[in-house]
Amino acid sequence: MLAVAEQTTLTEPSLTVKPKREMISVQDLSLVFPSKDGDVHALSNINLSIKSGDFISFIGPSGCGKTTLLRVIADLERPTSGSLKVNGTDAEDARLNRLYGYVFQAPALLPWRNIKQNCALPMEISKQSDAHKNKQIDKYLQMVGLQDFHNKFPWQLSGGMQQRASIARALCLNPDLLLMDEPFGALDEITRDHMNIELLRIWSETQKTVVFVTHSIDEAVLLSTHIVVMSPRPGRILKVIESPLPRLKTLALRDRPEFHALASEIRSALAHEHAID
Ligand SMILES: Nc1ncnc2c1ncn2[C@@H]1O[C@H](COP(=O)(O)OP(=O)(O)OP(=O)(O)O)[C@@H](O)[C@H]1O
Repeated sequence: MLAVAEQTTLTEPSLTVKPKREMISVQDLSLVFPSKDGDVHALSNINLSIKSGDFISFIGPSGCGKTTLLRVIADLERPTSGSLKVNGTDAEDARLNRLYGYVFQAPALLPWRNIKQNCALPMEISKQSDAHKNKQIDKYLQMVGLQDFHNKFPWQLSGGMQQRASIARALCLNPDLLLMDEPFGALDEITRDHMNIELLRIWSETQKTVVFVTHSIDEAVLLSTHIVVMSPRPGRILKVIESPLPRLKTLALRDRPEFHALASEIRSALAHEHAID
């Protein structure tokens, strides 16, 4: 019986995955922040290709440029040199066309708006009809399991529920791309486990592309199809590891040797860099 249970954990469920296209293409990209103490080389010679439908994690020590790279993709920072395409257009067009949703480390919900009104905000800015707004909010609050909390205010919800609301808000414009900057970093371990599984479910239901920043090797292994290992001084990509694990994973997978082997590969890539630092 055990063998069967183990086998099901590692067998890919019958998902219909859309044909892939290049969602993000980064070429020879560098970013230098000028500062009074000297230039900060936040990103150096980054080359990266992310395909649609993939789940990519950026992992690396503090200061290696994970957030900066995510912000460059979102057109919240401009590179000093190099090029970047998001869904075939430049990052500014992608931002103006609301191609992505951005989830911050803190939920960043407006305290004077209830959950439904918070989710409505991006659609109000893009002047969508009330009927469309209501449809989207109902759909995505249901998806994140907050349908019964739409009239609550952020302070009436737990940290995990607030973060789920911020994910629903990001999904409401139905972007092809979800950019997530350590969204579960502030949550306790049990809530984080739950949120990881919920995110995998939402990702597989919506077939969006997710780019996810994390400090946690286990979180990167549990979620990702590809793990981008980064190093600081200057921030660069050390290795891109394609996960051999199934796309839809379970928490039980963390006890499997395949999970440990992948975690160990990431750890070695990070440790190798420190050894030569
Ligand atoms: N606006 C800015 N001005 C100057 N330096 C900056 C700015 N933003 C980031 N940096 C610097 O760029 C480098 C990369 O920062 P970044 O926040 O991208 O790293 P990170 O890997 O996301 O770190 P953490 O894991 O701690 O969040 C750091 O040395 C940081 O101090």
